[in-house]
Amino acid sequence: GKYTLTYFPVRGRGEATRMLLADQKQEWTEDVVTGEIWQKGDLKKSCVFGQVPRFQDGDFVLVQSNAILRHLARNHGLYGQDAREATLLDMVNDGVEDLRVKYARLIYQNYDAGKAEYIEALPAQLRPFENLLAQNDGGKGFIVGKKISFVDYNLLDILQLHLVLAPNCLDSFPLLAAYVQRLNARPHLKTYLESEGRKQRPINGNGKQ
Ligand SMILES: N[C@@H](CCC(=O)N[C@@H](CS(=O)(=O)O)C(=O)NCC(=O)O)C(=O)O
Repeated sequence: GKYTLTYFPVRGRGEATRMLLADQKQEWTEDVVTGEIWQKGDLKKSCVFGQVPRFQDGDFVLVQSNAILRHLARNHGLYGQDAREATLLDMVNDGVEDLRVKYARLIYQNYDAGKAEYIEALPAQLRPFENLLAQNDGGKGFIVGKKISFVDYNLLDILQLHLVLAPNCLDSFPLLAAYVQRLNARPHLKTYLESEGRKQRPINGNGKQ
């Protein structure tokens, strides 16, 4: 097929793309990068910034997880209804990215010593997303505008990750809790979430979650 995702066998920075593709009824090939393959060095040298995920759309090859999401958003009508919504989506996606970086730092650099403190500080990190939902049609739909966008898949991923890290983290955020349930129940996404591919993939590369 036309789409190939080259990445480690983890959710990580590939999962929002996987959920977008699944929900949009798109097929893709998983080009699984094992540690052994990565250590060889050839693939790393071939990537613009020496990192994965890498995405191939036919003969078009790109890296950077957020650029991959935006590329798919442009091509599948997932970038809002107008320029203003597109700008708001960029703003919110940058907020998701900020939280993802903090999460990755905890997981890969400070898990045992930092987990309790991270979870204690988590409500303040999630509150902005609850507020954004509250300001958009009472929070009954998507994070921006009236249709699903690439940011919904990225935000859903980071919320799913935090529900594993801290199962009660959405207890004081009813709109976010309902948002996760609602998106998880979307038929094509639900099928993916129940798939072996999804269930077999560890969340992160070091066994911590
Ligand atoms: N900004 C990049 C970061 C990519 C990145 O950090 N990739 C890591 C793996 S992960 O953090 O996404 O899990 C990597 O290739 N690490 C291997 C290496 O740097 O040699 C993106 O968003 O795609």
